[in-house]
Amino acid sequence: MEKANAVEISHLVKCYRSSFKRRLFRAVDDVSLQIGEGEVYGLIGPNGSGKSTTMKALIGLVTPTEGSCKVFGAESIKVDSRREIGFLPENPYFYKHQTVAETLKFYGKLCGMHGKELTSRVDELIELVSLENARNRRIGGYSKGMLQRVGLAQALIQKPRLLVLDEPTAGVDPLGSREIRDLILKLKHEGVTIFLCSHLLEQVQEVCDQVGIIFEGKIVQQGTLKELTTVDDHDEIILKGASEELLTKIKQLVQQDAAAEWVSHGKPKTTLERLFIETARKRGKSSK
Ligand SMILES: Nc1ncnc2c1ncn2[C@@H]1O[C@H](COP(=O)(O)OP(=O)(O)OP(=O)(O)O)[C@@H](O)[C@H]1O
Repeated sequence: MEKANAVEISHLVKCYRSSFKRRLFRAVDDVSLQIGEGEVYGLIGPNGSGKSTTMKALIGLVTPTEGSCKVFGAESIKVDSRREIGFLPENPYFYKHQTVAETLKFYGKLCGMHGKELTSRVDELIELVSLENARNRRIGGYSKGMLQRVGLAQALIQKPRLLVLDEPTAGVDPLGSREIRDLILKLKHEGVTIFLCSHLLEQVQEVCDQVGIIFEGKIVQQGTLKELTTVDDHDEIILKGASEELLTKIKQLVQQDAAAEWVSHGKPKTTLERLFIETARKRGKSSK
């Protein structure tokens, strides 16, 4: 049986008024994407391309001008759809005088949790995001990396089936980023569906099953990581135990063909980073 989609964004358009002349412009322009349950989808694009707006429409924080967003079949504009979602915003804000446990309790109560269930979930999450050593310190003294981990823990408080992460590693050093990446992979293995955007393309490549590239509100490329990073006009033959003699024979055969060219052994793959930069160059864009 086919798995149901966790996320369905269909012809989403979001218009805002520009600060210049108050003209309407399309921050998100006819975006459609689906994320299967348990998949990780990465949305990449330059600053101001519409990533956060797409995410906010999905979780019901902004109302679509046109189109629709569904989470596990429920329309995002309905409050009930949010029961299954955990969200890490781009710049999470926490009360500085609280500790991480107090903060997580606060968010848990907002989600209707209480008592022993809440206390044990808070302990579990503090351990999951490795903040046990800082659990009695005020959040005001936390580093950016620690704050992002509080943000992730907050997003996970009600054991969401869908996790929406807007720049989960923003401002975090490479080591901290790696820890967050490992956490995302752990959640993926537990079956959580993840929709994330990030400027760290290598990380996107490491954790995502599907990737969409967005420019000026439009998805310009989308597909599985394999589809996007495979070089189309090359073919790969994998041989086990081939002798030099056999390889020479194959090379000679290839040389007899006017169209074909022997390039190398192994499959050449592009990287997401190169794909992204090439797409940007083709469109003559730089970041805003
Ligand atoms: N509330 C708003 N009112 C007016 N314009 C907005 C609003 N929110 C976003 N925008 C504009 O919409 C466009 C898309 O913004 P969005 O935050 O979705 O981009 P982004 O891809 O997430 O960028 P970044 O990578 O910098 O976070 C930008 O031009 C932004 O200035």
